[in-house]
Amino acid sequence: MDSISSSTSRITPRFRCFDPTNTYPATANHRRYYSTLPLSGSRSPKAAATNMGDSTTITEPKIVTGDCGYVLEDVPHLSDYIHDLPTHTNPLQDNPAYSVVKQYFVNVDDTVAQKIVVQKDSPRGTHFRRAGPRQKVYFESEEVHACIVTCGGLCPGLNTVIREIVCGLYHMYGVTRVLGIEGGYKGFYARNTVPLTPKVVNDIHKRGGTILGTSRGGHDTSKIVDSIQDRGINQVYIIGGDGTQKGASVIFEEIRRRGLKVAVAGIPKTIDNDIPVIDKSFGFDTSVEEAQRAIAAAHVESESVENGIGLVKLMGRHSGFIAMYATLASRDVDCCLIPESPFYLEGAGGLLEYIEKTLKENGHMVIVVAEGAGQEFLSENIRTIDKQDASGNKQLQDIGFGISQKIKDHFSKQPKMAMNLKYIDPTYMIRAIPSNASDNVYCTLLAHSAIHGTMAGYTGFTVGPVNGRHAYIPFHRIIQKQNKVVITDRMWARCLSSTNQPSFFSPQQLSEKKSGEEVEENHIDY
Ligand SMILES: Nc1ncnc2c1ncn2[C@@H]1O[C@H](COP(=O)(O)OP(=O)(O)OP(=O)(O)O)[C@@H](O)[C@H]1O
Ligand SMILES: O=P(O)(O)OC[C@H]1O[C@](O)(CO)[C@@H](O)[C@@H]1O
Ligand SMILES: [Mg+2]
Repeated sequence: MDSISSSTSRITPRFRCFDPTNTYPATANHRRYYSTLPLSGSRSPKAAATNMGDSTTITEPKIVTGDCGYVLEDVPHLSDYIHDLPTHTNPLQDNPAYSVVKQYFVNVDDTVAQKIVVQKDSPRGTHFRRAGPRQKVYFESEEVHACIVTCGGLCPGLNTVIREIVCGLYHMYGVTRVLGIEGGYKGFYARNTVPLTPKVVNDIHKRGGTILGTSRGGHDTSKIVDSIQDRGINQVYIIGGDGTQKGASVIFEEIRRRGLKVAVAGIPKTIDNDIPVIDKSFGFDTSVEEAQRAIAAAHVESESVENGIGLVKLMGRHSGFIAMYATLASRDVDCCLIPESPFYLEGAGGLLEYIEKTLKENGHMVIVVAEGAGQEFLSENIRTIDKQDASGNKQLQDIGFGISQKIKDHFSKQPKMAMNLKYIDPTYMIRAIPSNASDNVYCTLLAHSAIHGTMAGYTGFTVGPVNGRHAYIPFHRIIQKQNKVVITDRMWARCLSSTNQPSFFSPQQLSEKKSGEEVEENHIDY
């Protein structure tokens, strides 16, 4: 016990992080880095914007280090590039709903640890600035002119986030001017805008989709920032997936380059759960829940006939989270195929052999396949090879249909074993629905955290929960890689154990996989 408490006292924080809303000076005990690469070209706002390609400035990561291996990956602040910005008292302190909260404003030094499973002597590791309201704000209520845009594919909860941004700005900060940008990024320069008030958005969380519409492609940074500037918008809320956050990052860079007092906040959206750092994305739980209905139907169908196979295709381009969680939740699934775990069809240990064995033992089976799995088996279909959507995402072939054909072909060669396959493709049904109760609450927290961040002058961040605590994460961390199922983790092992399927790896491949798998430094195996 003694040794533990003495080592605990060694890691007691003695640092004080830089926070523009912090009145305490930084101690010599920590360092603050923040710089930008040299600007080229004109600083004159519009003129420079037309020359984006030559003069894009990339903001360098803002890293603060402290004792015992503590690292804060901080987010940009408007005061980093606009000096002498006035601050104001946060109106929340006079708000009857919030003033009763004992400690409503977050401590300016609060940060959220990315790694929460630690050993006695391990370094404290990466942290992110904790989300939440600050005592001082950098916008007066009547000064704020906010806009909201939704981009990429649909996801349950989009309308809830829109609603909560509008209502949160209005009720917490007295902001009355909020514009909806219609039809995704291109809507900034090619579509109409719609004024959003608490009355307009009151019931929208009960509907699937996005009342603003969405799109892929059409990200023209200069035109978008021109539109933001021309309309006098000073807070931009951007809801979308990995592509959208990349777009938000370049919008932030261009805004900073033009020296505009405009805060940019990203709200991560993806049913694929492929955004890194955050615990999970909103709408994911709702989609997994909806997927249960398809799996249950596949189970009923397969059970009712001789050698029945129910095959369900679920979304997940590069990440098999929906398929894995839907499988784990259902317990009716005999095989789950995801893009991260290669499989093979023919021969010993292959999928077809496993299907035969399962049918002989149980008389029926359910297979769940993520849309990005097994694409290599379908590559002979040249019609869709290298086709991309408007955002540049590779268009995938229908693995559900393709694998159905392979299974049917296989059993057609075995007249003694009649097989009955039903293919269910609920793809769009699992994302075009309203969010469930817990996703609704999650969306509210995301929206409020984003609002508190922009009001406090932070910019260039994506908001999201890290180990259950909402935090502001710099764009570069969100867009540098995709979140994928780690197949050497316990969760995938749980999935394999629940289905009883083969891992499709030889012992040698498995050991190579274990030693070679690139896992994020702070990755936690659940
Ligand atoms: N590298 C990038 N730079 C600027 N804009 C981008 C970039 N990648 C994508 N975008 C823009 O972001 C928007 C959404 O991208 P995309 O269609 O890939 O969806 P997403 O946000 O990844 O969501 P999801 O894949 O979950 O449906 C599009 O308008 C696209 O033009
Ligand atoms: O058909 P769309 O609208 O381009 O979207 C399909 C893609 O969108 C996603 O749902 C992500 O939003 C992927 O799982 C899927 O591949
Ligand atoms: Mg994407």
